[in-house]
Amino acid sequence: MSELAIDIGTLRKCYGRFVALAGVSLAVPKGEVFGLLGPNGAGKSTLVKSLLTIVRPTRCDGSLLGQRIGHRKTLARVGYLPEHARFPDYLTGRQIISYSAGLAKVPRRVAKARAEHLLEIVGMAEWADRKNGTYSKGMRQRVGLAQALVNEPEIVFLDEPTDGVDPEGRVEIRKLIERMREEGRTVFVNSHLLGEVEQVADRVAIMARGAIVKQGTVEELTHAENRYEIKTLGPVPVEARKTLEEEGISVAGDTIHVHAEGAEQVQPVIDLLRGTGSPIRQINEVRSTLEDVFMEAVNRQKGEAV
Ligand SMILES: Nc1ncnc2c1ncn2[C@@H]1O[C@H](COP(=O)(O)OP(=O)(O)OP(=O)(O)O)[C@@H](O)[C@H]1O
Repeated sequence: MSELAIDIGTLRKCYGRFVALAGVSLAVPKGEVFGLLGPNGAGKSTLVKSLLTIVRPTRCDGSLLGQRIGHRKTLARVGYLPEHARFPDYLTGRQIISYSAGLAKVPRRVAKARAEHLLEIVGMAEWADRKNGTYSKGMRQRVGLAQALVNEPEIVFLDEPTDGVDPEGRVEIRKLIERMREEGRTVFVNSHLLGEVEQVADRVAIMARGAIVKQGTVEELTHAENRYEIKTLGPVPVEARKTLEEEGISVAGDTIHVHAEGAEQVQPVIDLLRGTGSPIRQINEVRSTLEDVFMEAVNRQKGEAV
């Protein structure tokens, strides 16, 4: 297995008597984009805050970048965009980044050029000298992303990075995440936006009520259902339809649903359609979407909790 950026055996966090994380275990390989999904209140932010010791975990066996959780020097190798990050309204975008660079002990001689570069890549160069108070929510989020990268972190935690950002801005943030991966950084993204995570993450975990209920690569989770959908140009001819239905294959208008272990089992259906001169418009392997997997996992967890 590749080296792990995060390797947690057990992580438990209680706020008083309330159990926010009920013994989570998690493995995130270095250099990957990891998406943590879950409904509101699932415990996603608490998990990140516990790893960064912003809140004190009740119990935590594990490591971050090869060091125990809470190791101070390791935290200097980490970037973080908190959920609902707010910076002072009287500072400009450039000043926020310079201030963050100071906190992260970035040497002055490199801080200026780095701030310039970060403002450029998050698309804020044009507004760098306007005050934060005049920024839209999406602009604030971009500055937040830039400050999370100011120490050139090996791993960056982004808690709901596209919150309040318009569709165009979301695409840009996705590209930025891809760029971070190309630069060799590990990116940990908390989100409830399934489609977005599906597009960018190598690996995902689904969380519900303080527990991880599924984790794996997007490919593993959205497994093929052994179902194929064949669409013809116009309705399936009556003769072909009769033959297919006799074989137990269902037909609805121009769509044929075939249950098959592999693509080769679909060939006889294609041959049959060719024989009737019925042109095929589309053949799709039916896969579950991340949304299907998410809904099923979260609902099962709800059912078990009742
Ligand atoms: N400081 C706190 N004190 C008490 N309870 C808390 C505290 N912080 C969070 N919680 C509770 O812990 C649970 C998990 O919250 P958390 O913010 O981690 O969820 P989340 O998955 O990030 O949700 P969201 O998507 O809404 O941000 C919630 O029930 C929340 O009310």
